[in-house]
Amino acid sequence: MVIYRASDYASMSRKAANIISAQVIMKPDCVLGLATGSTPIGTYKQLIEWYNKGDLDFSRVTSVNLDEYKGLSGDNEQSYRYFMNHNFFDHININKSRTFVPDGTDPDSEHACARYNEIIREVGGIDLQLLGLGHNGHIGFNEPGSAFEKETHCVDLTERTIEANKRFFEKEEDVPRQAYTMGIKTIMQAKKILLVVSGEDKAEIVKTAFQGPVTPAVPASILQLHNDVTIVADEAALSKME
Ligand SMILES: N[C@@H]1[C@@H](O)[C@H](O)[C@@H](COP(=O)(O)O)O[C@@H]1O
Repeated sequence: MVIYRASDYASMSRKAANIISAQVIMKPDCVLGLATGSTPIGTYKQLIEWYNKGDLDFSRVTSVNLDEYKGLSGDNEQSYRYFMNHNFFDHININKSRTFVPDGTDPDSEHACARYNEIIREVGGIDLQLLGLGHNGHIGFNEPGSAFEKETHCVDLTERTIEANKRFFEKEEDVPRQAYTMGIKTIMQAKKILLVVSGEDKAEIVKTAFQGPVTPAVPASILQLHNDVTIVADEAALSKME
């Protein structure tokens, strides 16, 4: 596990964007596993800037996103499909039909998740998976207690996650209670993992996840066992690491 200490959010974003750019340059037809949340927004902005300068070409890239709220369609502004279009895909030359997000509109959880697993297999697996980190150690929407061996599945969101994500919704009742997420097994099968984390409010979980024991109680702790993980964090997020 490589931990890169960035001075602040902007520098964290640039470093993460550099790693993603390197992947796209080295393998133009790569499969990027992408993430939502506020942390990667700066990374996407930086990539868009370099794309606009002519330094990057996404035309042969495929993407698979980590998760989606169950019940939200892509035109719902709170959906993760909308987030990805708005924050990234609409601004680069990626072929939208090669960008995948679990289908939140499919009410049949088993079907939606099986289909998503099939898609990940069909595209040949993930070359580089970008991750954020939830305050309780969740990655994607794999909440504490998630079995490590799961592929894409439907989860009940914890109160803490609902609370953290309600800022994006008009009222708390609007936050969906369930989501489809890639499982830990799917994430661990990615060839490379890049986790971005910023802010003092994440310092405690960064320490627990990456210096504590590997346990399903802290889903991100499993990343200690992956052989190619880079954590790009700002000083504030690393402030409790020993
Ligand atoms: N499903 C997403 C996660 O993938 C993300 O990592 C987490 C942290 O988000 P933020 O970066 O906004 O703190 O939020 C959501 O729950």
